[in-house]
Amino acid sequence: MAVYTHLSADDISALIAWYDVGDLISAKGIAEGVSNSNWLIETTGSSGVPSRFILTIYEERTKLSDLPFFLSLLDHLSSKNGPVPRTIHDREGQAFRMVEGKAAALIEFLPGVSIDIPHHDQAVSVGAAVGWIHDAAKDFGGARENDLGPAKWRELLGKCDRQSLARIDAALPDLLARKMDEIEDGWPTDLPRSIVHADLFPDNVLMLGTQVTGLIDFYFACTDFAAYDLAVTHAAWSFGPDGSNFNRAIGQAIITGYEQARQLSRSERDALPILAQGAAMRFIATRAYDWIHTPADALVTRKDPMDFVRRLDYYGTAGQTAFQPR
Ligand SMILES: Nc1ncnc2c1ncn2[C@@H]1O[C@H](COP(=O)(O)OP(=O)(O)OP(=O)(O)O)[C@@H](O)[C@H]1O
Ligand SMILES: N[C@@H](CCO)C(=O)O
Repeated sequence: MAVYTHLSADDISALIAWYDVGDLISAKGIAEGVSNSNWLIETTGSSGVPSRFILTIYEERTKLSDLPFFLSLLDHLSSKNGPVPRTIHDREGQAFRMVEGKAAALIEFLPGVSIDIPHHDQAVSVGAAVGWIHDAAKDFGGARENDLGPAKWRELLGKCDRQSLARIDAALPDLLARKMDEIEDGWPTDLPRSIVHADLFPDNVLMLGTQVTGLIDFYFACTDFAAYDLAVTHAAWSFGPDGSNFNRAIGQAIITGYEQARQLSRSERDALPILAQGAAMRFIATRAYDWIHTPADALVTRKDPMDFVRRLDYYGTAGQTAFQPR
C-alpha cells in the first residue's frame, strides 16, 4: 500500500482549496507504487464538470530540490501533446505545495491501464513512446545528472554485506562483483545524450488497446544516454515477471517502435548489450539494497533482485543476439 502519509478529508479539502479545480468530492488512496503516496481525487471541477486528479505526496526517495525539474518536465512534455500528465499549478502559480513538511503536487489524471503481458503492437507503441520522449525533450531547458548511474550501483551494492547478499542467492556476491567490474570497464562514454525516463516499466505506462495514453512516474528522469533508456525499457518489457522467458519478438518490437521516432546510430546499437546489462544492474542494486535494508514490518512489498539477475545473465550470455531479429 503506497500511502505513507496520513491526510484526513479536511486536510485534502484544504489543500485542494489552493487550486482552481472546484471542491473535493472524493479521495481514494492508491495501492500501487512504492515510492510516494498517491490519491485519486475527484473534484467538482473549475467549470462545474467533475474532474479527476492524482494527488502525490513526495516521500523520502524524491528530493525536494529535484521536484522543479521533474514537474517542469511533465509540463514541457504535455505541452507537446504527448501522453504525459501536466502539473496543475495552484492559484499562486506554484507547481507544488508543502503539506506536513512534505511536498505535494496535483497531477492531471490520465486514462488507461497498465499492461502486464504486452502483445507485439503494444510493444511497438511503447518503444515509440520512449523515442517520442527523447525527441520531445530536445528543447527542454532543464538537465539533471543521473544519480543512479554505475558509481551509485557500486555504492549501493557496497552497502549490502556479503552474507545478506548470499542469503538471497549463494552465488550473488561474487557474480555482482565480477559483473560490476565488467560493466564499468565496458561502459560507453560518448553516446548521444537526452532527457531520459530511466524507469519505463509496464506499471509506468497506461494504455488503451495499442495506444499509449499515459507515461507516468518521471521521478527518476535525468540526462543520460538515450540508448540506456531504450535498454531499461527493453529489460523491463521483454521478459516474464521473474526475468526468465526472454521474448525476442517483444524486444524487437520495442526497438522497431523506438526507431519510428528516433534512429539508433551504429555505436548505440553496438552498445545495447552493455547498456542492458547496466540497466539490469541498476535494478539489482536498488532492489538488493531495499531487500536487505527494508524492515520486515514495512508497509511496502519488496521487489526481488533475482528477477534482474536473470536478465543480467541473459544479456551477458546473448550479447548482440538479444537485439537482433530471429
Ligand atoms: N497521472 C496519472 N493518471 C492516472 N493514474 C495515475 C497517474 N499517476 C499515477 N497514477 C496511478 O497511481 C499509481 C502509482 O503511481 P506511481 O507509479 O507514480 O507511484 P510511485 O510510488 O511514485 O511509483 P514507483 O513504485 O514506480 O516508484 C500508478 O500505478 C497509477 O495507477
Ligand atoms: N521500477 C523499479 C522500481 C522503481 O524504480 C523496479 O522495478 O525495481
